[in-house]
Amino acid sequence: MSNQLDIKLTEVALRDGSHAISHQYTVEQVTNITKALNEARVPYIEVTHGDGLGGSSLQYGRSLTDELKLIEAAVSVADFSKIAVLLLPGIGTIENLKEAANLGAKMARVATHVTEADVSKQHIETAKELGMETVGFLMMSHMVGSEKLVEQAKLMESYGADTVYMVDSAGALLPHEVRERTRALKQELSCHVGFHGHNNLSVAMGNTLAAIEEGATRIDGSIRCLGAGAGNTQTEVLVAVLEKMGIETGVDVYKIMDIAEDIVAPILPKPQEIDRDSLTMGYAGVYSSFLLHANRASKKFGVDSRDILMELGRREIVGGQEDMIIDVAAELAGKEKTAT
Ligand SMILES: CC[C@H](O)CC(=O)C(=O)O
Ligand SMILES: [Mn+2]
Repeated sequence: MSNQLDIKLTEVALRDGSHAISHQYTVEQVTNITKALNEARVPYIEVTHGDGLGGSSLQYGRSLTDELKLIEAAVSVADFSKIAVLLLPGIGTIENLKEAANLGAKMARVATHVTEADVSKQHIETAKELGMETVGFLMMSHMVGSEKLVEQAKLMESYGADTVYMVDSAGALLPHEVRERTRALKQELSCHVGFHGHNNLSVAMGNTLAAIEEGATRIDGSIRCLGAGAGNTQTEVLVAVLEKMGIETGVDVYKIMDIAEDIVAPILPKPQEIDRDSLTMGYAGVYSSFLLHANRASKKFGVDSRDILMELGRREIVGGQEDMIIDVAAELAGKEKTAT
């Protein structure tokens, strides 16, 4: 494969990883990690509450630190890397987006459920007007086939998105499915195609390589797998693998390994691994960010978290319906009580 692929990586640990640490990032952590990623020449670093701008709430989990302070801190130490923010219309507002742009965020990633791209129009258009690079982020992409995915991606492209991502939020896609969907997106879109994976079924790396082989050039990773569920495609591993394949990312391999080992690993509450709950998420097709919510509900109601996750998957519960996790756990607990 040619090394002239123009692959650009986005590091998402300071946003997607926020789910894994219950949104407890401090200014010091964000400053240290961003500074180091900037030195390693990572092109984009996403910094926001796990559920995007405005996500700090009872429903999604309160941030320890105001995300605007985290964005400001990241911008202040990044003279190479561009700071990206995530926005889910309905959670974050146009006002939130303007605040982030004023602080120096250069990329807006507008995320919708895979069948609801139409709600991203106003936000993508505003981000363009603010002079930001724009990404349309189609979450839970495993829930539709290529045809629907292409239809929704085209909408985002028509609103002005510079890139449209296939987002495997549940880590449920398999390499042949990623390959087929990416091929369809590349055939039908003129903008860049991106891929964001989760490692719940241990295939995030395989999925990412399949996407790249089919022409995806905007790729997400989380350093030390610091992302929701079992984490994302592991950034430092991806950089090394791509270098072995002769594909340039511009990221310094030794530096990114050192950040993972010396700066990120020490802040993890526990090592990121595929345990039975994250595996169940990939197996059942459940949003990775539901992991800690489901763990808490399992403890509170005394129900196996796998039963909760399997039921959420059966009901096709999507982002924004976090309250259903409690509902389902309470219902299952009630059934168990009746049965005994
Ligand atoms: C809740 C937003 C979500 O974490 C975005 C994302 O990274 C995904 O869907 O994988
Ligand atoms: Mn994610």
